[in-house]
Amino acid sequence: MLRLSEEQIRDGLERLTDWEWDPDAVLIHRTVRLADFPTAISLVQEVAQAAEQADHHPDIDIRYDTVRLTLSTHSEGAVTDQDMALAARVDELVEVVTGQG
Ligand SMILES: C[C@H](O)[C@H](O)[C@H]1CNC2=NC(N)=NC(=O)C2=N1
Repeated sequence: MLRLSEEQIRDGLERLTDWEWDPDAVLIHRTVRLADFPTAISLVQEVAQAAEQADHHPDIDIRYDTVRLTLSTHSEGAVTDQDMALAARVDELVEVVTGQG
């Protein structure tokens, strides 16, 4: 697992969709608005499966049709390549669930 430098995080975010970095909280986050609550839950189910496969788990906040995903590597107290990899997978899943892309 690689702890990322500020520059590596900035570079990584450019390759992602709508992810933001909170350096003080040591995390990256993305908020996605879906069509409705069932679609939001579908996204969460897909992300949960991907997280289990990766053994890396986002914090997830569901509010009706809006899902906020937060990634940080707790064991490192840092943003790592694992956070970036799961964020990229989340972006793919958002496209699948929303039918965009
Ligand atoms: C043992 C297991 O690999 C660890 O507890 C994993 C599980 N999922 C995790 N997820 C996240 N986001 N950060 C971690 O440090 C982490 N640790």
